[in-house]
Amino acid sequence: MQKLNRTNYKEYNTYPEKILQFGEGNFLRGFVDWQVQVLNEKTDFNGSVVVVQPRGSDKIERLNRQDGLFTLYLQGLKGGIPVNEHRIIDSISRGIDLFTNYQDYLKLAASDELRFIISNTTEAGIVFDPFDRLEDRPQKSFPGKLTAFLYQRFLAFDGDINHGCIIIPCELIENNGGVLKEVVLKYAEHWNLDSEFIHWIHQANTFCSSLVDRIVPGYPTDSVKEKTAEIGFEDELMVVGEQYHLWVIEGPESLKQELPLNGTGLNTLIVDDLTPFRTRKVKILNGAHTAMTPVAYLSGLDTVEEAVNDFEVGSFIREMISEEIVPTLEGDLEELTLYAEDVLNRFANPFIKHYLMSISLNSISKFNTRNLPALLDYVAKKDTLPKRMVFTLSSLIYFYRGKRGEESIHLQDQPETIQFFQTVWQQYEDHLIGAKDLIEKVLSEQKLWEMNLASIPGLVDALCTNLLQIEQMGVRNALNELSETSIKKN
Ligand SMILES: NC(=O)c1ccc[n+]([C@@H]2O[C@H](COP(=O)([O-])OP(=O)(O)OC[C@H]3O[C@@H](n4cnc5c(N)ncnc54)[C@H](O)[C@@H]3O)[C@@H](O)[C@H]2O)c1
Ligand SMILES: O=P(O)(O)OC[C@@H](O)[C@@H](O)[C@H](O)[C@H](O)CO
Repeated sequence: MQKLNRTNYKEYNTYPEKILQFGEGNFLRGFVDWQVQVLNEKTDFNGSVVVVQPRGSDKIERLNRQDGLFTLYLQGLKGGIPVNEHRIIDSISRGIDLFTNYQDYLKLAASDELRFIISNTTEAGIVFDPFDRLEDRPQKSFPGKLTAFLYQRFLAFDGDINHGCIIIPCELIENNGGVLKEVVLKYAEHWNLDSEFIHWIHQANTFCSSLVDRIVPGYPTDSVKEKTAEIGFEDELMVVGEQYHLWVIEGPESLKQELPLNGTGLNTLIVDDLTPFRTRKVKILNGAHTAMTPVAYLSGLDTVEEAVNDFEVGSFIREMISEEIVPTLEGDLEELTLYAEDVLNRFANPFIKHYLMSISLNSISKFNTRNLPALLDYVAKKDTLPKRMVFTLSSLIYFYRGKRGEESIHLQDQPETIQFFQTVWQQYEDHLIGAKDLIEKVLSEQKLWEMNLASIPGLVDALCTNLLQIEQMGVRNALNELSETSIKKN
Protein backbone atom coordinates (compact mmCIF):
# COMPACT_ATOMS: atom_id res chain seq x y z
CA MET A 1 0.00 0.00 0.00
CA GLN A 2 1.31 3.45 -0.96
CA LYS A 3 1.92 6.00 1.76
CA LEU A 4 -0.09 9.21 1.64
CA ASN A 5 2.13 12.09 0.51
CA ARG A 6 2.34 14.58 -2.34
CA THR A 7 4.41 12.21 -4.49
CA ASN A 8 1.80 9.45 -4.38
CA TYR A 9 -1.32 11.61 -4.26
CA LYS A 10 -1.23 13.98 -7.21
CA GLU A 11 -4.55 15.79 -6.89
CA TYR A 12 -3.39 18.19 -4.23
CA ASN A 13 -3.44 21.99 -4.52
CA THR A 14 -0.94 24.50 -3.18
CA TYR A 15 -1.78 27.90 -1.72
CA PRO A 16 0.08 30.86 -0.22
CA GLU A 17 0.85 30.39 3.49
CA LYS A 18 -1.63 32.67 5.26
CA ILE A 19 -2.12 30.86 8.56
CA LEU A 20 0.24 29.87 11.37
CA GLN A 21 -1.24 27.09 13.50
CA PHE A 22 -0.04 26.15 16.98
CA GLY A 23 -0.99 22.50 17.29
CA GLU A 24 -0.81 19.44 15.10
CA GLY A 25 -3.58 17.64 17.01
CA ASN A 26 -6.64 15.83 15.73
CA PHE A 27 -9.08 18.58 16.53
CA LEU A 28 -7.38 21.36 14.59
CA ARG A 29 -6.94 19.09 11.60
CA GLY A 30 -10.56 17.86 11.68
CA PHE A 31 -12.00 21.33 12.21
CA VAL A 32 -9.85 24.33 11.26
CA ASP A 33 -7.81 22.74 8.47
CA TRP A 34 -10.99 21.21 7.02
CA GLN A 35 -12.63 24.67 7.08
CA VAL A 36 -9.63 26.18 5.30
CA GLN A 37 -10.00 23.48 2.65
CA VAL A 38 -13.69 24.40 2.22
CA LEU A 39 -12.78 28.11 1.98
CA ASN A 40 -10.18 27.32 -0.68
CA GLU A 41 -12.65 25.25 -2.67
CA LYS A 42 -15.61 27.61 -2.45
CA THR A 43 -14.12 31.11 -2.26
CA ASP A 44 -11.07 33.13 -3.27
CA PHE A 45 -9.50 32.71 0.21
CA ASN A 46 -6.52 30.97 -1.37
CA GLY A 47 -4.53 30.18 1.77
CA SER A 48 -2.67 27.35 3.44
CA VAL A 49 -1.61 26.55 6.98
CA VAL A 50 1.88 26.18 8.51
CA VAL A 51 1.84 24.04 11.65
CA VAL A 52 4.20 24.32 14.62
CA GLN A 53 4.30 22.38 17.88
CA PRO A 54 2.88 24.19 20.92
CA ARG A 55 5.06 22.28 23.39
CA GLY A 56 8.26 20.31 23.46
CA SER A 57 7.00 16.79 23.19
CA ASP A 58 5.09 17.16 19.95
CA LYS A 59 6.28 15.55 16.77
CA ILE A 60 6.11 17.46 13.55
CA GLU A 61 7.99 14.92 11.41
CA ARG A 62 4.89 12.75 10.96
CA LEU A 63 3.10 15.69 9.38
CA ASN A 64 6.02 16.46 7.08
CA ARG A 65 6.45 12.79 6.11
CA GLN A 66 2.95 13.08 4.59
CA ASP A 67 3.66 16.58 3.17
CA GLY A 68 0.82 17.89 5.36
CA LEU A 69 -1.80 15.63 3.74
CA PHE A 70 -4.28 13.59 5.79
CA THR A 71 -7.67 11.95 5.38
CA LEU A 72 -10.71 13.24 7.23
CA TYR A 73 -13.78 11.06 7.81
CA LEU A 74 -16.96 12.93 8.77
CA GLN A 75 -19.59 10.60 10.15
CA GLY A 76 -22.99 11.31 11.65
CA LEU A 77 -26.34 12.82 10.90
CA LYS A 78 -26.55 15.61 8.31
CA GLY A 79 -30.05 17.10 8.10
CA GLY A 80 -31.34 14.00 9.88
CA ILE A 81 -29.77 11.59 7.38
CA PRO A 82 -26.82 9.33 8.28
CA VAL A 83 -23.74 10.38 6.30
CA ASN A 84 -20.32 8.77 6.22
CA GLU A 85 -17.93 10.65 3.91
CA HIS A 86 -14.19 11.09 3.62
CA ARG A 87 -11.74 13.32 1.80
CA ILE A 88 -8.05 14.12 1.64
CA ILE A 89 -7.26 17.51 3.16
CA ASP A 90 -4.48 19.49 1.45
CA SER A 91 -4.71 22.81 3.30
CA ILE A 92 -1.56 22.25 5.41
CA SER A 93 1.52 23.22 3.44
CA ARG A 94 4.15 22.05 5.99
CA GLY A 95 5.11 21.73 9.61
CA ILE A 96 8.06 23.55 11.15
CA ASP A 97 9.90 21.72 13.92
CA LEU A 98 10.87 24.53 16.27
CA PHE A 99 13.71 22.51 17.79
CA THR A 100 15.49 21.82 14.53
CA ASN A 101 14.24 24.63 12.27
CA TYR A 102 13.70 27.69 14.39
CA GLN A 103 15.15 29.83 11.60
CA ASP A 104 12.19 28.89 9.34
CA TYR A 105 9.84 30.05 12.07
CA LEU A 106 11.57 33.41 12.21
CA LYS A 107 11.45 33.59 8.41
CA LEU A 108 7.70 32.95 8.45
CA ALA A 109 7.28 35.86 10.88
CA ALA A 110 8.59 38.12 8.12
CA SER A 111 6.16 36.81 5.50
CA ASP A 112 3.93 39.33 3.74
CA GLU A 113 1.27 36.71 3.07
CA LEU A 114 0.82 35.53 6.64
CA ARG A 115 -2.32 36.97 8.27
CA PHE A 116 -3.92 34.54 10.74
CA ILE A 117 -2.65 32.71 13.83
CA ILE A 118 -4.72 29.85 15.22
CA SER A 119 -4.10 27.70 18.28
CA ASN A 120 -5.47 24.78 20.24
CA THR A 121 -3.30 23.82 23.15
CA THR A 122 -5.98 22.42 25.54
CA GLU A 123 -7.08 24.33 28.62
CA ALA A 124 -3.56 23.89 30.00
CA GLY A 125 -1.76 25.68 27.14
CA ILE A 126 -2.35 29.43 27.59
CA VAL A 127 0.01 30.00 30.51
CA PHE A 128 2.89 32.29 31.46
CA ASP A 129 6.20 30.60 32.21
CA PRO A 130 8.60 33.03 33.92
CA PHE A 131 11.58 30.87 32.85
CA ASP A 132 10.92 31.37 29.14
CA ARG A 133 13.39 33.77 27.54
CA LEU A 134 13.26 35.60 24.21
CA GLU A 135 16.54 33.94 23.20
CA ASP A 136 15.19 30.39 23.73
CA ARG A 137 14.81 28.32 20.59
CA PRO A 138 12.03 27.63 21.23
CA GLN A 139 10.39 28.92 24.38
CA LYS A 140 8.64 26.27 26.46
CA SER A 141 5.14 27.74 26.59
CA PHE A 142 2.85 28.40 23.65
CA PRO A 143 2.32 32.11 24.52
CA GLY A 144 6.12 32.47 24.91
CA LYS A 145 6.61 31.09 21.39
CA LEU A 146 3.85 33.35 20.07
CA THR A 147 5.34 36.47 21.66
CA ALA A 148 8.75 35.69 20.16
CA PHE A 149 7.07 35.24 16.76
CA LEU A 150 5.14 38.52 17.00
CA TYR A 151 8.25 40.38 18.13
CA GLN A 152 10.17 39.07 15.14
CA ARG A 153 7.30 40.21 12.89
CA PHE A 154 7.28 43.64 14.53
CA LEU A 155 11.03 43.97 13.84
CA ALA A 156 10.78 42.58 10.30
CA PHE A 157 8.15 45.17 9.27
CA ASP A 158 9.56 48.01 11.31
CA GLY A 159 6.46 48.24 13.46
CA ASP A 160 4.17 48.76 10.45
CA ILE A 161 0.58 48.47 11.69
CA ASN A 162 -0.52 46.93 8.39
CA HIS A 163 1.46 43.80 9.13
CA GLY A 164 -0.20 42.63 12.32
CA CYS A 165 -2.13 39.37 12.62
CA ILE A 166 -5.60 38.15 13.43
CA ILE A 167 -5.15 35.71 16.29
CA ILE A 168 -7.92 33.18 16.93
CA PRO A 169 -7.34 30.78 19.83
CA CYS A 170 -9.66 27.74 20.04
CA GLU A 171 -8.85 26.66 23.60
CA LEU A 172 -11.99 26.06 25.64
CA ILE A 173 -11.31 28.73 28.22
CA GLU A 174 -13.37 31.80 28.86
CA ASN A 175 -12.29 34.90 26.91
CA ASN A 176 -9.48 32.90 25.26
CA GLY A 177 -8.52 35.81 22.98
CA GLY A 178 -8.30 38.31 25.84
CA VAL A 179 -6.39 35.91 28.08
CA LEU A 180 -3.89 35.07 25.34
CA LYS A 181 -3.32 38.77 24.63
CA GLU A 182 -2.71 39.43 28.34
CA VAL A 183 -0.09 36.68 28.52
CA VAL A 184 1.64 37.99 25.39
CA LEU A 185 1.75 41.47 26.97
CA LYS A 186 3.11 39.95 30.18
CA TYR A 187 5.97 38.38 28.21
CA ALA A 188 6.63 41.70 26.47
CA GLU A 189 7.03 43.33 29.86
CA HIS A 190 8.98 40.43 31.37
CA TRP A 191 11.43 40.49 28.46
CA ASN A 192 11.69 44.29 28.54
CA LEU A 193 10.62 44.61 24.92
CA ASP A 194 10.24 48.14 23.41
CA SER A 195 7.12 50.11 24.27
CA GLU A 196 6.60 50.49 20.48
CA PHE A 197 6.16 46.71 20.34
CA ILE A 198 3.45 46.87 23.01
CA HIS A 199 1.77 49.67 21.07
CA TRP A 200 2.01 47.53 17.90
CA ILE A 201 0.43 44.53 19.66
CA HIS A 202 -2.56 46.72 20.53
CA GLN A 203 -2.86 48.62 17.26
CA ALA A 204 -1.93 46.12 14.58
CA ASN A 205 -3.16 42.81 15.96
CA THR A 206 -6.63 41.53 16.75
CA PHE A 207 -7.08 38.81 19.34
CA CYS A 208 -10.50 37.22 18.71
CA SER A 209 -12.01 34.94 21.31
CA SER A 210 -13.62 31.92 19.74
CA LEU A 211 -15.73 28.91 20.61
CA VAL A 212 -15.37 25.65 18.73
CA ASP A 213 -17.74 22.71 18.57
CA ARG A 214 -17.21 19.43 16.75
CA ILE A 215 -16.59 16.02 18.29
CA VAL A 216 -13.32 14.77 16.82
CA PRO A 217 -12.29 11.43 18.32
CA GLY A 218 -9.20 11.33 16.13
CA TYR A 219 -7.36 8.34 14.71
CA PRO A 220 -9.74 5.40 14.04
CA THR A 221 -7.70 2.63 15.67
CA ASP A 222 -10.54 0.10 15.43
CA SER A 223 -11.46 0.57 11.77
CA VAL A 224 -8.15 1.66 10.31
CA LYS A 225 -7.81 -1.45 8.09
CA GLU A 226 -11.14 -0.91 6.30
CA LYS A 227 -10.53 2.80 6.01
CA THR A 228 -7.02 2.27 4.59
CA ALA A 229 -8.45 -0.09 1.98
CA GLU A 230 -11.15 2.45 1.17
CA ILE A 231 -8.80 5.40 0.63
CA GLY A 232 -6.03 3.37 -0.97
CA PHE A 233 -3.23 4.99 1.08
CA GLU A 234 -1.51 4.32 4.37
CA ASP A 235 -2.27 7.41 6.41
CA GLU A 236 -0.85 7.81 9.93
CA LEU A 237 -2.76 11.06 10.38
CA MET A 238 -6.24 9.87 9.50
CA VAL A 239 -8.90 11.68 11.56
CA VAL A 240 -12.53 10.90 12.27
CA GLY A 241 -15.03 13.54 13.34
CA GLU A 242 -18.76 14.03 13.47
CA GLN A 243 -20.72 15.92 10.79
CA TYR A 244 -21.89 18.64 13.20
CA HIS A 245 -19.70 21.74 13.51
CA LEU A 246 -19.99 25.25 14.91
CA TRP A 247 -17.30 27.93 15.21
CA VAL A 248 -18.30 31.21 16.86
CA ILE A 249 -15.69 33.94 16.52
CA GLU A 250 -15.95 37.19 18.46
CA GLY A 251 -14.51 39.70 16.04
CA PRO A 252 -14.88 43.03 14.27
CA GLU A 253 -17.10 43.50 11.19
CA SER A 254 -13.97 43.73 9.03
CA LEU A 255 -13.22 40.08 9.74
CA LYS A 256 -16.19 39.16 7.56
CA GLN A 257 -14.26 40.46 4.54
CA GLU A 258 -11.08 38.61 5.43
CA LEU A 259 -12.84 35.31 6.14
CA PRO A 260 -15.26 34.95 3.20
CA LEU A 261 -17.74 32.58 4.84
CA ASN A 262 -20.85 33.51 2.86
CA GLY A 263 -22.07 30.77 0.61
CA THR A 264 -19.61 28.20 1.95
CA GLY A 265 -22.19 26.32 4.04
CA LEU A 266 -19.80 26.57 6.99
CA ASN A 267 -21.53 27.00 10.34
CA THR A 268 -19.00 29.66 11.35
CA LEU A 269 -20.38 32.84 12.86
CA ILE A 270 -18.64 36.16 13.46
CA VAL A 271 -20.41 37.81 16.41
CA ASP A 272 -20.01 40.63 18.97
CA ASP A 273 -20.48 38.38 22.01
CA LEU A 274 -20.02 34.65 22.15
CA THR A 275 -20.79 34.28 25.87
CA PRO A 276 -24.19 32.56 25.55
CA PHE A 277 -22.86 30.04 23.00
CA ARG A 278 -19.86 29.31 25.15
CA THR A 279 -21.53 28.91 28.50
CA ARG A 280 -24.13 26.52 27.11
CA LYS A 281 -21.62 24.38 25.24
CA VAL A 282 -18.89 24.21 27.85
CA LYS A 283 -21.26 23.45 30.72
CA ILE A 284 -23.50 20.94 28.93
CA LEU A 285 -21.39 19.22 26.27
CA ASN A 286 -17.86 19.47 27.64
CA GLY A 287 -19.13 19.38 31.22
CA ALA A 288 -20.91 16.09 30.56
CA HIS A 289 -17.88 14.66 28.72
CA THR A 290 -15.46 15.48 31.51
CA ALA A 291 -17.90 14.47 34.25
CA MET A 292 -18.79 11.13 32.65
CA THR A 293 -15.20 10.11 31.95
CA PRO A 294 -14.05 8.86 35.38
CA VAL A 295 -17.51 7.50 36.26
CA ALA A 296 -17.96 5.56 33.02
CA TYR A 297 -14.34 4.45 32.69
CA LEU A 298 -14.23 3.12 36.24
CA SER A 299 -17.55 1.36 35.51
CA GLY A 300 -15.71 -0.63 32.86
CA LEU A 301 -16.80 1.37 29.79
CA ASP A 302 -14.47 2.78 27.16
CA THR A 303 -16.42 5.11 24.87
CA VAL A 304 -18.93 7.94 25.13
CA GLU A 305 -21.47 5.96 23.12
CA GLU A 306 -21.19 3.02 25.54
CA ALA A 307 -21.55 5.42 28.46
CA VAL A 308 -24.80 7.07 27.28
CA ASN A 309 -26.27 3.71 26.27
CA ASP A 310 -25.42 2.05 29.59
CA PHE A 311 -28.44 1.89 31.91
CA GLU A 312 -26.83 3.17 35.14
CA VAL A 313 -24.18 5.44 33.68
CA GLY A 314 -26.49 6.78 30.95
CA SER A 315 -29.19 7.68 33.51
CA PHE A 316 -26.55 9.30 35.70
CA ILE A 317 -25.37 11.49 32.79
CA ARG A 318 -28.88 12.47 31.68
CA GLU A 319 -29.97 13.34 35.23
CA MET A 320 -26.81 15.28 35.90
CA ILE A 321 -27.41 17.40 32.81
CA SER A 322 -31.11 17.99 33.40
CA GLU A 323 -31.09 18.36 37.19
CA GLU A 324 -27.69 19.81 38.00
CA ILE A 325 -26.28 21.57 34.92
CA VAL A 326 -29.25 23.06 33.04
CA PRO A 327 -30.70 24.67 36.22
CA THR A 328 -27.46 26.66 36.62
CA LEU A 329 -27.73 28.17 33.13
CA GLU A 330 -29.42 31.42 32.20
CA GLY A 331 -31.68 31.50 29.15
CA ASP A 332 -34.76 29.86 27.77
CA LEU A 333 -35.32 26.50 29.48
CA GLU A 334 -36.96 24.92 26.45
CA GLU A 335 -34.09 25.93 24.21
CA LEU A 336 -31.50 24.66 26.71
CA THR A 337 -33.36 21.38 27.04
CA LEU A 338 -33.41 20.96 23.26
CA TYR A 339 -29.68 21.69 23.08
CA ALA A 340 -29.06 19.10 25.82
CA GLU A 341 -31.08 16.52 23.87
CA ASP A 342 -29.08 17.27 20.70
CA VAL A 343 -25.86 16.81 22.65
CA LEU A 344 -27.02 13.44 24.02
CA ASN A 345 -27.90 12.36 20.47
CA ARG A 346 -24.45 13.43 19.28
CA PHE A 347 -22.90 11.40 22.11
CA ALA A 348 -24.85 8.35 20.92
CA ASN A 349 -23.57 8.72 17.30
CA PRO A 350 -23.07 5.06 16.34
CA PHE A 351 -20.41 5.90 13.73
CA ILE A 352 -18.05 7.38 16.25
CA LYS A 353 -15.87 5.73 18.84
CA HIS A 354 -14.97 8.59 21.16
CA TYR A 355 -12.69 7.09 23.77
CA LEU A 356 -13.09 8.24 27.34
CA MET A 357 -9.32 7.97 27.78
CA SER A 358 -8.79 10.60 25.07
CA ILE A 359 -11.22 12.93 26.84
CA SER A 360 -9.35 12.30 30.11
CA LEU A 361 -6.32 14.35 28.93
CA ASN A 362 -5.71 17.14 31.52
CA SER A 363 -8.91 16.20 33.39
CA ILE A 364 -8.11 18.29 36.44
CA SER A 365 -7.92 21.60 34.60
CA LYS A 366 -10.94 20.53 32.56
CA PHE A 367 -12.90 19.87 35.74
CA ASN A 368 -12.03 23.41 36.85
CA THR A 369 -13.30 25.07 33.70
CA ARG A 370 -16.13 22.73 32.74
CA ASN A 371 -17.63 21.33 35.97
CA LEU A 372 -16.59 23.39 38.95
CA PRO A 373 -18.44 26.58 37.87
CA ALA A 374 -21.70 24.61 37.56
CA LEU A 375 -21.09 22.92 40.92
CA LEU A 376 -20.49 26.30 42.61
CA ASP A 377 -23.51 27.91 40.88
CA TYR A 378 -25.67 25.00 41.97
CA VAL A 379 -24.57 25.38 45.59
CA ALA A 380 -25.18 29.13 45.45
CA LYS A 381 -28.65 28.72 43.93
CA LYS A 382 -29.96 25.70 45.83
CA ASP A 383 -27.96 25.84 49.05
CA THR A 384 -27.16 22.16 48.77
CA LEU A 385 -24.56 20.05 46.96
CA PRO A 386 -25.35 18.55 43.54
CA LYS A 387 -24.96 14.86 44.36
CA ARG A 388 -24.07 13.68 40.86
CA MET A 389 -21.39 16.29 40.33
CA VAL A 390 -19.99 15.48 43.74
CA PHE A 391 -19.96 11.82 42.72
CA THR A 392 -18.07 12.78 39.58
CA LEU A 393 -15.45 14.58 41.63
CA SER A 394 -15.13 11.52 43.89
CA SER A 395 -14.67 9.31 40.83
CA LEU A 396 -12.14 11.74 39.39
CA ILE A 397 -10.05 11.58 42.56
CA TYR A 398 -10.31 7.79 42.42
CA PHE A 399 -9.40 7.80 38.72
CA TYR A 400 -6.14 9.59 39.60
CA ARG A 401 -5.24 6.62 41.77
CA GLY A 402 -4.37 5.19 38.37
CA LYS A 403 -6.07 1.79 38.56
CA ARG A 404 -9.14 0.22 37.00
CA GLY A 405 -9.28 -3.10 38.83
CA GLU A 406 -6.03 -4.85 38.00
CA GLU A 407 -5.41 -2.63 34.99
CA SER A 408 -3.32 0.52 35.36
CA ILE A 409 -4.71 3.75 33.93
CA HIS A 410 -2.46 5.81 31.67
CA LEU A 411 -2.98 9.18 33.34
CA GLN A 412 -2.40 12.14 31.03
CA ASP A 413 -1.94 15.38 32.91
CA GLN A 414 0.73 17.81 34.05
CA PRO A 415 3.59 15.79 35.62
CA GLU A 416 3.24 17.65 38.92
CA THR A 417 -0.48 16.84 39.06
CA ILE A 418 0.14 13.13 38.47
CA GLN A 419 2.95 13.20 41.03
CA PHE A 420 0.73 14.86 43.63
CA PHE A 421 -1.97 12.18 43.31
CA GLN A 422 0.60 9.39 43.28
CA THR A 423 1.99 10.67 46.58
CA VAL A 424 -1.35 11.04 48.40
CA TRP A 425 -2.66 7.69 47.16
CA GLN A 426 0.58 6.01 48.20
CA GLN A 427 0.24 7.54 51.66
CA TYR A 428 -3.31 6.21 51.80
CA GLU A 429 -2.27 2.74 50.70
CA ASP A 430 0.52 2.74 53.29
CA HIS A 431 -2.10 3.63 55.94
CA LEU A 432 -0.26 6.86 56.74
CA ILE A 433 -3.45 8.83 56.08
CA GLY A 434 -7.14 7.94 56.04
CA ALA A 435 -9.80 8.66 53.41
CA LYS A 436 -10.81 11.97 55.01
CA ASP A 437 -7.19 13.17 55.18
CA LEU A 438 -6.73 12.20 51.57
CA ILE A 439 -9.83 14.16 50.51
CA GLU A 440 -8.77 17.16 52.59
CA LYS A 441 -5.28 17.12 51.10
CA VAL A 442 -6.69 16.94 47.57
CA LEU A 443 -9.34 19.61 48.04
CA SER A 444 -7.02 22.06 49.72
CA GLU A 445 -4.28 21.72 47.09
CA GLN A 446 -4.86 25.13 45.56
CA LYS A 447 -2.55 24.44 42.60
CA LEU A 448 -5.11 21.91 41.41
CA TRP A 449 -8.27 23.97 41.81
CA GLU A 450 -7.14 27.57 42.16
CA MET A 451 -9.30 27.71 45.31
CA ASN A 452 -9.67 25.73 48.50
CA LEU A 453 -12.46 23.30 47.68
CA ALA A 454 -12.44 22.05 51.26
CA SER A 455 -14.14 25.33 52.18
CA ILE A 456 -17.34 24.28 50.37
CA PRO A 457 -19.66 23.21 53.21
CA GLY A 458 -20.29 19.47 53.33
CA LEU A 459 -18.03 18.62 50.39
CA VAL A 460 -15.28 16.80 52.32
CA ASP A 461 -17.79 14.50 54.03
CA ALA A 462 -19.80 13.82 50.87
CA LEU A 463 -16.66 12.95 48.91
CA CYS A 464 -15.39 10.78 51.71
CA THR A 465 -18.64 8.77 51.78
CA ASN A 466 -18.53 8.30 48.00
CA LEU A 467 -14.86 7.39 47.97
CA LEU A 468 -15.26 4.69 50.58
CA GLN A 469 -18.25 3.27 48.70
CA ILE A 470 -16.35 3.30 45.42
CA GLU A 471 -13.48 1.52 47.09
CA GLN A 472 -15.69 -1.08 48.75
CA MET A 473 -18.24 -1.82 46.04
CA GLY A 474 -16.93 -0.30 42.81
CA VAL A 475 -18.26 2.69 40.91
CA ARG A 476 -21.24 0.96 39.35
CA ASN A 477 -22.68 -0.22 42.68
CA ALA A 478 -21.85 3.09 44.32
CA LEU A 479 -23.84 4.76 41.51
CA ASN A 480 -26.83 2.63 42.35
CA GLU A 481 -26.53 3.65 46.00
CA LEU A 482 -26.33 7.26 44.90
CA SER A 483 -29.59 7.14 43.00
CA GLU A 484 -31.28 6.05 46.25
CA THR A 485 -29.82 8.82 48.39
CA SER A 486 -29.91 12.56 48.59
CA ILE A 487 -27.24 14.76 50.10
CA LYS A 488 -28.38 16.38 53.32
CA LYS A 489 -28.87 20.18 53.26
CA ASN A 490 -25.80 21.90 54.61
N1 LIG B 1 -11.31 16.37 19.91
C1 LIG B 1 -12.42 17.06 20.04
O1 LIG B 1 -13.55 16.56 19.91
C2 LIG B 1 -12.34 18.52 20.35
C3 LIG B 1 -13.40 19.34 20.03
C4 LIG B 1 -13.37 20.66 20.42
C5 LIG B 1 -12.29 21.13 21.11
N2 LIG B 1 -11.26 20.30 21.37
C6 LIG B 1 -10.11 20.84 22.06
O2 LIG B 1 -8.94 20.21 21.64
C7 LIG B 1 -8.12 19.84 22.74
C8 LIG B 1 -7.56 18.46 22.48
O3 LIG B 1 -7.14 18.40 21.16
P1 LIG B 1 -7.25 17.14 20.25
O4 LIG B 1 -8.54 16.46 20.39
O5 LIG B 1 -6.80 17.61 18.95
O6 LIG B 1 -6.19 16.21 20.97
P2 LIG B 1 -4.71 15.90 20.51
O7 LIG B 1 -4.15 15.07 21.60
O8 LIG B 1 -4.71 15.38 19.13
O9 LIG B 1 -4.00 17.31 20.50
C9 LIG B 1 -3.77 18.00 21.68
C10 LIG B 1 -2.95 19.21 21.34
O10 LIG B 1 -2.83 20.02 22.50
C11 LIG B 1 -1.44 20.20 22.79
N3 LIG B 1 -1.24 20.27 24.25
C12 LIG B 1 -1.63 19.36 25.18
N4 LIG B 1 -1.26 19.79 26.42
C13 LIG B 1 -0.62 20.98 26.22
C14 LIG B 1 0.01 21.91 27.08
N5 LIG B 1 0.06 21.71 28.40
N6 LIG B 1 0.58 23.03 26.52
C15 LIG B 1 0.54 23.24 25.20
N7 LIG B 1 -0.04 22.39 24.34
C16 LIG B 1 -0.62 21.28 24.84
C17 LIG B 1 -0.75 19.02 22.19
O11 LIG B 1 0.55 19.33 22.01
C18 LIG B 1 -1.53 18.85 20.89
O12 LIG B 1 -1.10 19.76 19.92
C19 LIG B 1 -9.03 19.84 23.92
O13 LIG B 1 -8.44 20.36 25.06
C20 LIG B 1 -10.21 20.68 23.50
O14 LIG B 1 -10.05 21.93 24.11
C21 LIG B 1 -11.25 19.03 21.00
O1 LIG C 1 -10.93 17.65 23.46
P1 LIG C 1 -10.80 17.64 24.92
O2 LIG C 1 -9.96 16.50 25.35
O3 LIG C 1 -10.43 18.90 25.56
O4 LIG C 1 -12.25 17.41 25.49
C1 LIG C 1 -13.01 16.34 25.15
C2 LIG C 1 -14.34 16.77 24.66
O5 LIG C 1 -15.11 17.34 25.68
C3 LIG C 1 -14.27 17.76 23.54
O6 LIG C 1 -13.28 17.40 22.67
C4 LIG C 1 -15.59 17.83 22.80
O7 LIG C 1 -15.77 16.68 22.04
C5 LIG C 1 -15.61 19.01 21.90
O8 LIG C 1 -15.37 20.17 22.62
C6 LIG C 1 -16.87 19.11 21.09
O9 LIG C 1 -16.88 20.31 20.40
